[in-house]
Amino acid sequence: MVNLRVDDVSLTYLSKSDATKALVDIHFSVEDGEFISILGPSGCGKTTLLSLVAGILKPTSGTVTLDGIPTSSKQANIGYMLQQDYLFPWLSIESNIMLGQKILGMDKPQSKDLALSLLEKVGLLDKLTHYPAQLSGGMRQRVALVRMMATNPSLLLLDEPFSALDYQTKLKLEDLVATILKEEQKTAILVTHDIGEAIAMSDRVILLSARPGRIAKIFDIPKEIRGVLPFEARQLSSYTELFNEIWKELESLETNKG
Ligand SMILES: Nc1ncnc2c1ncn2[C@@H]1O[C@H](COP(=O)(O)OP(=O)(O)OP(=O)(O)O)[C@@H](O)[C@H]1O
Repeated sequence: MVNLRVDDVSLTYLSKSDATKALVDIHFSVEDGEFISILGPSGCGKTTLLSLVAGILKPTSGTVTLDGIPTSSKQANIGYMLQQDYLFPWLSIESNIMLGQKILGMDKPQSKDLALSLLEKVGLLDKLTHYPAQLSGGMRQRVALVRMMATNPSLLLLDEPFSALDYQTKLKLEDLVATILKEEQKTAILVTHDIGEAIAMSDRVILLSARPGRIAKIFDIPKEIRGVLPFEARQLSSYTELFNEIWKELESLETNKG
């Protein structure tokens, strides 16, 4: 069971000459199996927030705990997926997806079975002996998804994982990721610039204000949207209504930014 708590977190980046307030008083929790999206104006601290959750950064004040323990970058139960796939070009797809398991000493037959079953789910089992350069951008992101999930992390952090893809591939991948995350009952936090993606994929959307980022508003996604896959959700009238509402909020946050 995942229980992530972000309690009154602020973060200021310090250099010799400068102090940049990135986030102020961020407070929310994520329950087991929930899918949360973080939206906000450019530079408001979305990636900083994910880095704090991952334990890559330590808060200036406040705490981030996963199951009661402060998060740390050494935790194997947190998986990260980024805009770029960062597959190793000299390793086959098989070696790429097994790498995390190998590093964590999980290279047992049942772990390999998990990785292969995930690769089958994303439709790439026939690419096992291929190299990343032989795959399309969408295929490579599917491999990156498998690599992240092969170590069976309980919390997934997704930092704009679809933003470098063409629109059609992005929509297809959103459906695939939503399906797999639901099947595997994963808890996830997605950072995105795409309001539609946030609405269509999430249980809740957290909207941050312009820097320094504060929580401007939290939107609960209606049941009918959560009950269908992202592509289908985009056809619903409640989706359009919520899209317009969040659009207006974002516009006012951008305006207030000055
Ligand atoms: N290492 C750093 N040192 C100093 N300032 C930083 C550092 N990393 C980020 N910042 C600043 O902190 C603020 C938040 O950055 P962050 O990358 O988290 O925002 P973001 O919302 O993810 O941005 P974008 O939407 O453009 O991807 C920005 O003003 C950024 O310039």
